[in-house]
Amino acid sequence: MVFNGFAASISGYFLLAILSVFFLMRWVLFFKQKLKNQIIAEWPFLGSLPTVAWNMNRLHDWITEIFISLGIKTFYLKGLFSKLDYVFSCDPQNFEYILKVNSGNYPKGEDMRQIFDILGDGIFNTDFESWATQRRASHSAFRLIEFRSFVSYTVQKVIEEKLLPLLAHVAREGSVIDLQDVLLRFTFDTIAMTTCGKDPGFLAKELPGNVVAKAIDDAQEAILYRNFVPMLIWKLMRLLNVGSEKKMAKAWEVADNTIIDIILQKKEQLLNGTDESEKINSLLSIFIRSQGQKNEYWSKSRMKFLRDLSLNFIIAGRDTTASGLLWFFWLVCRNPHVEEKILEELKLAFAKKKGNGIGSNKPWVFDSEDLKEFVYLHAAICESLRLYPPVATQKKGPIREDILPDGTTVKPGMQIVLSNYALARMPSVWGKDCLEFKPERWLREDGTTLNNEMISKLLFAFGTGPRTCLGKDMAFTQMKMAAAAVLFNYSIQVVEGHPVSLKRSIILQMKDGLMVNVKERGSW
Ligand code: HEM
Repeated sequence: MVFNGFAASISGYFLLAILSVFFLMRWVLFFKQKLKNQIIAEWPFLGSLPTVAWNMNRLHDWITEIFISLGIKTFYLKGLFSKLDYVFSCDPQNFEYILKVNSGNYPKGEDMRQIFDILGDGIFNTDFESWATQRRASHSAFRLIEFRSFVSYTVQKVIEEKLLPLLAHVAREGSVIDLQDVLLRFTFDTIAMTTCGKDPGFLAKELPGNVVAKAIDDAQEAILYRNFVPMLIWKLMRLLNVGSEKKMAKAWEVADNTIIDIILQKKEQLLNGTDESEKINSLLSIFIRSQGQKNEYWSKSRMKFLRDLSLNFIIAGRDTTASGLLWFFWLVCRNPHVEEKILEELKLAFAKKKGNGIGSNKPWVFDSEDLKEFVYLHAAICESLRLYPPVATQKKGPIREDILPDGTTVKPGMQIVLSNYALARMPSVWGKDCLEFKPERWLREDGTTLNNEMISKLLFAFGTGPRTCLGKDMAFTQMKMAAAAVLFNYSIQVVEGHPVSLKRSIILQMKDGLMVNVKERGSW
C-alpha cells in the first residue's frame, strides 16, 4: 500500500514535470515566434521593451529594417506600462526641424544630464544660459587663428612622428595590426594635445596601456548601460558600487586627478613665469590666459569649469574622429576604384610640390594648405560619414507638445531618437543605390567641386543648428590629413575573412576591431 502510494505520487510529479516542460517549451516558442514575426512586437505592461532587448545587439540595423519594411520614416515605440515613450525618425525634415528650426523645444534635458554626469557642467551636457555662455567662448577660441594653426601643427606632427613610423614598423615586420586600436590611439594623442597641451604618448610602437584612455572606455560603457536600463537600477548599482557603476566611479577619479594635475601644473607655470603656453595654443591654455594670471582667479569653481571643459572636448573628439576614419578606411579598402581616384588627387598635389622643388622624400605628409585641394577626398569622407555616422543616433526630449513636419505628434516625457544610420539607408532619400559608397553624391555635376548646399542639407553626421558640432573643421582637418598621409604612403588591406560588425557602443565602432596588413607604396 505504502509502495503504491509512493509510486502514485512519483508518477504524479513526473507527469507534472512533463506538463511543465511542455508548457514552458510552448511558451518559449510562442514568444520566439512573436519576436520573429512581428518586427515591433508589444507585450502587456512591458510595451516593446522585450523586443528592444532582443534586438539590442543589432539595434541600428533593426531600426532600419522597421523603417524599410513598414515603408515609413517615423514610428512610435511603447515603453513600460505600454506608454508611448519613444519616437524613432529618419526623416530629414524632422532632423532639420528638431535640431535647427525649433531646437529651443528640444534641449538635452535632465535625463541626459544625469546619464552623462561625468561631464559635469561642460558644454556637451548643459542647456540654456550655461550652454550658450560656453558655446560663445569655445566658438571664439575655435575661430582663433592661433588655435587653428596649433591644431594643424599638432595633427601633422603626430602623423609624421608617430602614426607613419608605427605603420612603417608594421610593414617592415610583415605583421598585422588592429586599425581601430591604432586610430583610437592617434585621436587620443591629438585631442589630448590640442585640448590640454599634453602628449599622452599612447600612439607608440609598443602600443602601451593608458589609464586615461581606459577610464574613457569604462565611462562610455557605463553611459551606454545607463541609456538602456531604468535610472533607478543604475542609481542603485552606483550606491552599491557594483558592475559598470564601479568602473564609472574609478574612471571619474582618474579623469579628475589627471586633468586637475595638468591644470595645476599650468597654474604653477603661470604664477612662476615659466609658462610655455605662448607657444602652446591648446584650448586650455587659451582659456587660462584669457582669465588673467592672478592667484585669486583660481577659485574652486573656476578649476571645475576648466576640468569640465577639458573632459568634454576630449570625450567629444576622440572616439568620433577615430570612428569616422575607421569606416572610411574600410570602405576605401572595399572600393578600389574610389582609392584610385583619391590617389590621383594626392599624386597631383605631390607633383605640384615636387615641381616647386618642395617635396620628394617619403613618407610624405601633406600640410593644411594642401587639404583645400582634396575635393574628392573630402567627398569620400562625407560619404563614409553618411553611411557610418560615428554618432549613429541623437536623442532629444520635447519640453512642449509639438507636431513634427511629417505630422507626428510628440509630447513632453517622450524620447525622440533621430537615426542617422537609418537615414543613410533610405532609398526614398538617396535613391536605389543608397547602400553604395559613392563619393560622387557630394560633388556638383562638374565632378570637381563640392556640393555644399547638399552637404548642409543632408549631412547630419555633425548635427545641425545651434548645437552643431564645434569640432567639425578640426575633425575634417584631422581626417583628411591622416587619410591622405596613410593612403599616399601605404597600401592598407583588410585581413581576409576578418568579420566586420557593429559593436554595442555609443559611438559606431567595430566589434572585432579591424585587422589589416600594411604595405609600403613604391615611389610615385
Ligand atoms: C568625425 C568626428 C565628429 C563627429 C561625427 C561629431 C559629431 C557631433 C554631433 C552629432 C554633435 C551634436 C550632438 C548633439 O546634438 O547632442 C557634436 C557636438 C559636439 N562636438 Fe562633435 N563630432 C566630431 C568631432 C569632434 C571634435 C574633434 C570635437 C572637438 C575637439 C568635437 C566637439 C564637439 C562639441 C564641443 C560638441 C557640443 C556642441 C554643443 O552642444 O554646443 N566634435 N559632435
